[in-house]
Amino acid sequence: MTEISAASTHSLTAVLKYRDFRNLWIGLGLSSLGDWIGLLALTALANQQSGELAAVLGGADEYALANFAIAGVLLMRVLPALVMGPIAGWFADRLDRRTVLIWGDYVRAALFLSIPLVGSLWWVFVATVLIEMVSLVWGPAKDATVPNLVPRARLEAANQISLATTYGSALPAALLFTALTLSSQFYDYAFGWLAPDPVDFALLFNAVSFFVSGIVIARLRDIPRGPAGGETGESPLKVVVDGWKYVGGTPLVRGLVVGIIGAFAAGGVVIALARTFVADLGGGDPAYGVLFAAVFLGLGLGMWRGTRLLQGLSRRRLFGVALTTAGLLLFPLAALQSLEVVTAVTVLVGFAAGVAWITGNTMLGLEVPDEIRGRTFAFVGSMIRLALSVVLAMAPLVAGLIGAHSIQLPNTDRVLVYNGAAWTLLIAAVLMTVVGVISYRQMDDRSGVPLRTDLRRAFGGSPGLFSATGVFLALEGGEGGGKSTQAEWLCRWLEEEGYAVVLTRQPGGTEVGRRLREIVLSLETGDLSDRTETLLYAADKAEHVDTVIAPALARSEVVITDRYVDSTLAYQGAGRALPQAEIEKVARWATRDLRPHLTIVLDVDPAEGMSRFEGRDRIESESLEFHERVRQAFLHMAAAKPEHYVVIDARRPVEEVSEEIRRRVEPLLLQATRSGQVEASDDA
Ligand SMILES: Nc1ncnc2c1ncn2[C@@H]1O[C@H](COP(=O)(O)OP(=O)(O)O)[C@@H](O)[C@H]1O
Ligand SMILES: Cc1cn([C@H]2C[C@H](O)[C@@H](COP(=O)(O)OP(=O)(O)O)O2)c(=O)[nH]c1=O
Repeated sequence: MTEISAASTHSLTAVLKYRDFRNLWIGLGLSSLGDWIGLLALTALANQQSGELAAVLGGADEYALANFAIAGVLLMRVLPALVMGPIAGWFADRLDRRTVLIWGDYVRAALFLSIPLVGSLWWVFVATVLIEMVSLVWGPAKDATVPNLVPRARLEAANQISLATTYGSALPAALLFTALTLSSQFYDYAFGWLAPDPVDFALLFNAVSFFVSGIVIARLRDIPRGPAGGETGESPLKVVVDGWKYVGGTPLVRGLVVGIIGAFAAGGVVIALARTFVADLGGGDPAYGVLFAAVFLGLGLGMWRGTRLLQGLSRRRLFGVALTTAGLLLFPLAALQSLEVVTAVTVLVGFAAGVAWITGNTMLGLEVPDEIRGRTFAFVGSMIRLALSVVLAMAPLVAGLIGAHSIQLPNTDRVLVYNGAAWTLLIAAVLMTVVGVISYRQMDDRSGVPLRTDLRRAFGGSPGLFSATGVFLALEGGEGGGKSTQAEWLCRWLEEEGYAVVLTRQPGGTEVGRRLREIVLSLETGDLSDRTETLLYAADKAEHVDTVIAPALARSEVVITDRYVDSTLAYQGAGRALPQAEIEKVARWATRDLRPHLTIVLDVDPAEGMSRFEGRDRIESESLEFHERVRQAFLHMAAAKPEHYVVIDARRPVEEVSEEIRRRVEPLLLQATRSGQVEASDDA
């Protein structure tokens, strides 16, 4: 689940070829979109109409009322799933599935439409519960219908795409909400007579999306008649209690579950507080939509790319680091008083939470035995829902109880406003960071290795090993740049200077290497799989380093190799377009990450280089574009680490090139012994 591979992307698009499933999916997309916009609009509306609560909560100030009203809506939203599962199940068992799917959408459309018409906070609460109840019946009916619309083999892809659509629609929904609230402000400004309330506008849009979804689904032919029945009855509370019995036994799984829930809680806290928080920072409904979008953008990016970014880190460490990062990021979120900065930090919080979720989920999948995996995931799902419910409803409640506070800065007239939302975020920051650190400690599988080392490797790649004795030089570049020529000139010069020199090359610097060279370069070999080619070159390198290069460096000699690891990065990586990171791993492993002190890149235009000799081996027969990619790769690598590279224009006369090489090599020779010289120390 870490990443959607090419194969499963294919199966995802393939499943959409089934017309009926596609229509159901469009319906699902529309109603999910409506659902998310509904969440935003209803909380925004609660914020607007919170004054009505004053009748029951006389003493509370405006700020507290706004938070309580939002907490109320969120509570009404999550409560039905927790306590009314059986009632929803009862309906699902009796109502015709087709009727549920179609009328479920129409009824929700009508309920959303009724909210602005009634115009009371109390009706917002009631309608929210009703809408949620309908959704509780609608969802399982949809799930039960999918198997009738796609073949069995496509079921998993269909379920995946449904899940992705349900959550993935949060981001477009938030952006739409922002656009709707902004544009209605614009209407207001441009044509005062029309002046719809921005939130009403969003609710209207939302009602329409449910209505259209109903129409789309009504056009489906293959929805079977009869009730969906089945899995609706089980209450999440029961799943949670039962689940803990077997999950609680394993410390790793326990840590994972707590952590995954923590990740969701971090995102949930931001969402629950967003409306009053943006108001504290001077923003309105559009800013609310943007902040909401920021959470989901971050989550999505984190799930999609996060684990790639930190490939070198152990999963367990990555999980702990991501959680702690999410927690730490909540501190600046609480403290900083700029809407723009807060939005940017929110994306990062979402990102960290997304990484934690995806790594946690992957580990659960790997570490939980087959027999109980299904139940474990159901348990985790229910736990997440439960925790989210608690966080969503509690966070604004706490914020309301803390109330509004401002700090007058001494000797200035600046006032810092830190209201309940900011303080609640601060509390969440402390809790999350603690959860993160504990989970990191508990699950660390590399104790003894400082995190710093791991992080450096993950971010910048390993710095590599440089021999403390001898001098290791590599000549690199495209074909016909003069590598062999220059290697010989350099070798002769060094020997004249009295150094012991080993002149060697890749591929083919050893007996095994010569045979491998024959395979990879002979035209008789014909097509080789790119991976095979890479491994053959890697095998040549491993043998070469172990039997030729490392021993010579240990004897403090100068080693000149005609091509080395950079060639595989350039030819197999950029030329063949295999993933660079993977090639690098293979080549670094093969060479024990031993790196040249200096790499001399003889840079030449591929066409010119090729014109210098006749006859083409397997690699040389590749296209000019291939060789151009190779050339750029060498230049790129050299630019990234100038201290270990020199790039020389290979069009210059042989003597000039050779002269420049000598100038660069000379200062490095201190590490090499000259004949007649006594080694500085033999332990070196
Ligand atoms: N600086 C140079 N200018 C012109 N021709 C060169 C130069 N260096 C080498 N050559 C010629 O180019 C051809 C390829 O050189 P070689 O050293 O085998 O390159 P490589 O090992 O990079 O493929 C040889 O015929 C060589 O004499
Ligand atoms: C070392 C190495 C070479 N190669 C390619 C580059 C060259 O085309 C070929 C060997 O090149 P080279 O030694 O330059 O052969 P020549 O004697 O013809 O100049 O192998 C790779 O693709 N990957 C590698 O890791």
